[in-house]
Amino acid sequence: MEPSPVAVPHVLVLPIPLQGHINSMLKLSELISLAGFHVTFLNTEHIHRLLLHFTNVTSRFARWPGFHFATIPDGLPFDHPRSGPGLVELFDSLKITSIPLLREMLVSNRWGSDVRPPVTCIIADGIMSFTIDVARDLNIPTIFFRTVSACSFWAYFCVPKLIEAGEIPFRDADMDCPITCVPGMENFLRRADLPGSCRTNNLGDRTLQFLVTETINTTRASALILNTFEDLEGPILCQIRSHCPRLYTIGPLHALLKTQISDSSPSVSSNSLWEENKSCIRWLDSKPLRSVVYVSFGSLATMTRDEVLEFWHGLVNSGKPFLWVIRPDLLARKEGEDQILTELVEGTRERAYIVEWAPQEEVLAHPAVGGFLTHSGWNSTLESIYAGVPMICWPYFADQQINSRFVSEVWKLGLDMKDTCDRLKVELMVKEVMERKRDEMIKSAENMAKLARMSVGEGGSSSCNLDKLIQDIRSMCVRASST
Ligand SMILES: O=c1ccn([C@@H]2O[C@H](COP(=O)(O)OP(=O)(O)O[C@H]3O[C@H](CO)[C@@H](O)[C@H](O)[C@H]3O)[C@@H](O)[C@H]2O)c(=O)[nH]1
Ligand SMILES: C[C@H]1CC[C@@H]2C(C(=O)O)=CO[C@@H](O)[C@@H]21
Repeated sequence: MEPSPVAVPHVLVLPIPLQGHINSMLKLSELISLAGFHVTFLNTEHIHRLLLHFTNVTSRFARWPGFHFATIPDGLPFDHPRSGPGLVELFDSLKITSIPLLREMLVSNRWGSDVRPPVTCIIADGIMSFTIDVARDLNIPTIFFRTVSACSFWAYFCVPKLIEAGEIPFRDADMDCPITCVPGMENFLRRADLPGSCRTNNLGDRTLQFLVTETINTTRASALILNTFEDLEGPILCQIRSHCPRLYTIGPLHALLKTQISDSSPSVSSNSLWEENKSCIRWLDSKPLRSVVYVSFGSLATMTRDEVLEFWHGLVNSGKPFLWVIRPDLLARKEGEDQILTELVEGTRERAYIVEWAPQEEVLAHPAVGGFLTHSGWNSTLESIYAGVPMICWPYFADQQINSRFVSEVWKLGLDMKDTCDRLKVELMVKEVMERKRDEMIKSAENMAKLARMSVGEGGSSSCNLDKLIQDIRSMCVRASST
């Protein structure tokens, strides 16, 4: 039988309700909308409220006639802290509240209408494998978008092998001990570099179990999307492809979007869940070329008062001007600590600029920025790579521990200060990146930035892979209409 005429695909996008994930999922959604597809982006009510408040998503996405936001509750009160230890409660609540609702909405064709076909494909966050079971009953293919690096994905994938070989749990406290059972990483991976959740004596640990199971479940998805590029993680991608052959690398996604949509400058394309304080750009304008250290630990990391102070003193003692993002919930607050921070800020007004949230892509692209003290979240890492800014890495959890190892040992794009937080070390590393090793760091950062630009340019690997992904989604639509 001839397949029915090609209908326009309808993609349901399911992000994990966290800043780093929403950001890249929205960028992917814009790219898919550009192909003329119907897209339903399912937000939790909490995230949607923040997006409406702090960004121009409504007007920005209005230019895509096929794009719609939909919402679903996450089951938590609005003021629940959804970062740090509060994350586990978020995941538990999503499971109880949102999954059954999603099933119900799909079964009742909630997002289809006279002018919108039923959902023909789901793009779900790669740690939402329950989607596959929900979708399979309805004959809808599911593509996973895992928003982390290929190297961290591959390390999670190899955890069963590491357990079998006795490399996890660690037998003693030596965190420098080499890890030998992750193919492709034999020469540089240490215990300290494995994803944070591997640091447990309990193999039944919920987080470890969850992340490993979700990673292995990726083999059940129709395809896998990663926000990376072939020149950055080629050898690791090769390993992953032997298990997940339909793998689309389309990163750096923020840059690919910019090349495809010419008016998508950072200032108009924010997906921030906090208010961006743009005054820091004026402050940067007053600083010399590559003189400023930009400091940000992403959207989820929390710090103790002592850690904040060590970073503060280290930065001040380095003698370099710095721009620091101190989110309102960065510090696990106790009485009197706000006051201490205010005093610190007052004491160094000349050289330090503090904001609660920055327009990060714009900051990294600013000529005054010479180094990035980062938690090594994957979006920040890619944004830094694309901007050609060397990094000082202080990983907090999850994929960040392995990202920072790749930054320092494999790509030579910065230094890794993981597991230490001491003012002398901070000062030393800042001076290394900004002075002593400045030229070699800038050289390798510029080389990698060039490769990143090529990958998203015409004929580049990420650009071509996006075209293939679009074709794949189209063909799923033909299959759906012919069954
Ligand atoms: O002041 C700021 C600080 C950050 N950002 C943006 O926020 C995003 C932060 O993402 P990321 O660097 O990935 O950090 P997290 O928010 O911590 O991201 C979570 O999600 C990532 C993707 O899955 C993981 O790699 C991280 O480990 C995980 O913590 C980036 O796009 C930044 O540009 C801003 O716009 N302004
Ligand atoms: C809540 C975090 C645990 C792991 C998730 C993740 C992933 O491996 O996909 C990366 O960073 C976080 O945002 C998620």
